[in-house]
Amino acid sequence: MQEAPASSKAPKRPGRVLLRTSDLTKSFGSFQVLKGLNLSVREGQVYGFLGRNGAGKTTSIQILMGIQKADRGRLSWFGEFRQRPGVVEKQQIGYVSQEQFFYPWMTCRYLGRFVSRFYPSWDMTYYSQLLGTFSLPAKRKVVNLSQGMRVKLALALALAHRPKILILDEPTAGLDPAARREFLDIVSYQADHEGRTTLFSSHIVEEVERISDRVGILREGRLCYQGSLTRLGDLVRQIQLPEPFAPQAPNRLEALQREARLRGFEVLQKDVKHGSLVMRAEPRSWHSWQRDHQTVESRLSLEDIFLGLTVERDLIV
Ligand SMILES: Nc1ncnc2c1ncn2[C@@H]1O[C@H](COP(=O)(O)OP(=O)(O)OP(=O)(O)O)[C@@H](O)[C@H]1O
Repeated sequence: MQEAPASSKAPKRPGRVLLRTSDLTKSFGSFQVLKGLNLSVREGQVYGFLGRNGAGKTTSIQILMGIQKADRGRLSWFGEFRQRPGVVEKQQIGYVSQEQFFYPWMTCRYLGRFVSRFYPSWDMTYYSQLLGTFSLPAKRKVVNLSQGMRVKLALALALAHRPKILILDEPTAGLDPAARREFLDIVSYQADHEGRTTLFSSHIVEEVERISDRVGILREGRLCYQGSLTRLGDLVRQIQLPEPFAPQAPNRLEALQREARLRGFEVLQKDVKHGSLVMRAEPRSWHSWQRDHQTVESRLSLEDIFLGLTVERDLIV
């Protein structure tokens, strides 16, 4: 196992809440995707919205953007409760969807002029600068751009009106590792140097770890964790029976699992072969556990924590 996932980012002072959802629910037919989503993003934060494929990230973001309607629940943008963001709110949001639909015959520069009509705060000089920074040829037509260039173009279009918040829906899907890294560096630069609040969704743990201050992990229609990466590393740990395993090790593991549950630990994974349990509890519960047991305890990588938190619950007996 890799060492603990301390975020590489220095902690920031939290600002006011720009975006909040309360108990959002959404079903498609009999399938309930969101079962009470409570999410909050504060000014200046880079919020990584993590979930496995099909967890409901795009559905959530589309509700935030007013593209889909929630069945129940409340949504607040910039401190005001709304059913969906209105024109004024949308003018303060930069949104990059999972797929980009641009008029293929427009050049990058022309597209900027076209989109500028929707945003009173559009800054054409800044847009031209962004095209330069992202190495996008202003005179090239969209049809002749690579996938990576299109995503960067979408980001330039989302940034040129200097939005209060950027919403990115799996923006790096379909990018190669170099393009992905370049894109994340741009988002990170925007956050650090322009104070740009950002919510971005992903199922790639490594990229969330790279740039986020705060994460929300979506499981079974709800956030099973929301907070800093450092705190997450404190909550979820692995315990291991001391080696060599005695023949009664499986029984001992069973007993530990039962006791952990009684003490309020959430058992996330059990590995009988290696004599280990992955569990979640508050730090004070971990302290008392350490006091009372001889088990070897280790921190996990964010990827292992993510897998532990999002695994199907009924796989653990
Ligand atoms: N319009 C729709 N009609 C029916 N089911 C839908 C619709 N949109 C989404 N779903 C279902 O809702 C679930 C969540 O989809 P969503 O696209 O929000 O997940 P996601 O977390 O963004 O997934 P991915 O990481 O694969 O993009 C999926 O099971 C999907 O099939």
